[in-house]
Amino acid sequence: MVVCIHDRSSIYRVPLALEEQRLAHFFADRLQLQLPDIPARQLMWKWRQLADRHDQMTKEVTIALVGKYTRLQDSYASVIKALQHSALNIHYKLHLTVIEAESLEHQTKATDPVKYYEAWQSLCKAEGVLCPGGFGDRGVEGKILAIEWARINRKPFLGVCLGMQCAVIEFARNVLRWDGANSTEMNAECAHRVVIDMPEHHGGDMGGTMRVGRRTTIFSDKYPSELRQLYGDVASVDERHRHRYEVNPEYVEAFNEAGLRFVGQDTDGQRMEVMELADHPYFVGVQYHPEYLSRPLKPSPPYLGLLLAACGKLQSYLNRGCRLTPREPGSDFESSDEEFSLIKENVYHKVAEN
Ligand SMILES: NC(=O)CC[C@H](N)C(=O)O
Repeated sequence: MVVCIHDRSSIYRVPLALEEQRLAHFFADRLQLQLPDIPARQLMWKWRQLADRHDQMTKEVTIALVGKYTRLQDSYASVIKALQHSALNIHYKLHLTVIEAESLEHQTKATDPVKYYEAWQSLCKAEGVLCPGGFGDRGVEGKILAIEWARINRKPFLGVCLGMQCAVIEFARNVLRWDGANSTEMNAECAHRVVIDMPEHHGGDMGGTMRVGRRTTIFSDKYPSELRQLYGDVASVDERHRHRYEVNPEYVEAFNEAGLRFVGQDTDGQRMEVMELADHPYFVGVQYHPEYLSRPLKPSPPYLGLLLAACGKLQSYLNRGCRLTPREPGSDFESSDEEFSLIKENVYHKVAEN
């Protein structure tokens, strides 16, 4: 059998092209798979809608990704895909600006002012800011500056893993005025150890020093949470992890009282998994990596929240019980009613797959 796939308008057209050539049927026959419905018609229908939507997007939303492995864009492949899935589901084309965190730091102003001002200009132009995961101290101060800017200027922000840890450090230094607050990953001797090693980090000589894999986060009833609403107002979510450090539980109450609220914990209530800043359009940090479970038809809720907030649509989406607006004259979302329920159904409420 010869399968021909000519260039398509997007990658989302490839499964449709394969299906036109009945590839699934071919394999089902050859391998004698007793599959009842190939391919699942509902799924193909949803997929076609997605591909059509991709070709019809006219509006753009700009998100700044403030990272440190920016020369190797593949390092952030899953983060970028998760942003694209969310943008696609709300009918916006993603315009991604990748900013090298170190370029935002004060010393770059002296050594390479062009780079410094260009980086700041890119950040200021963005409608939302994403700080992804990472390891080691290079670029951390630049990330903290970007987060401070997003907090003060009320720009939607999502911090993932190290990104959340940096948001905690920023808040400790600039709001709580704890000079020298840091993570022990960056400075083990710092004055306020707001992010500390977890016991797993010292697992002996056998390796396996990270807390990894799918784990449950329980939402607390103590504070309202936009992220919880985005997940469908569930009591808990399962997401994947990959870290060695955690928010120091000793300081949690001080953060909560000052408005940086830890709204999700692990099953023992000890590890901080989700933080949200009260009185901000969207300022969310997650210790886990929600991008790993984002899918084109099931955008990850923390990413979807960032994109909706960046487009100024988050509040109306939440007020509608996590639905996009129905078609009305002047509506920003050009969707049919069928599509709204589809999007709602698709958004990841509770993770059902690995
Ligand atoms: N994946 C990450 O972002 C890890 C964050 C941090 N370096 C830690 O180990 O906890």
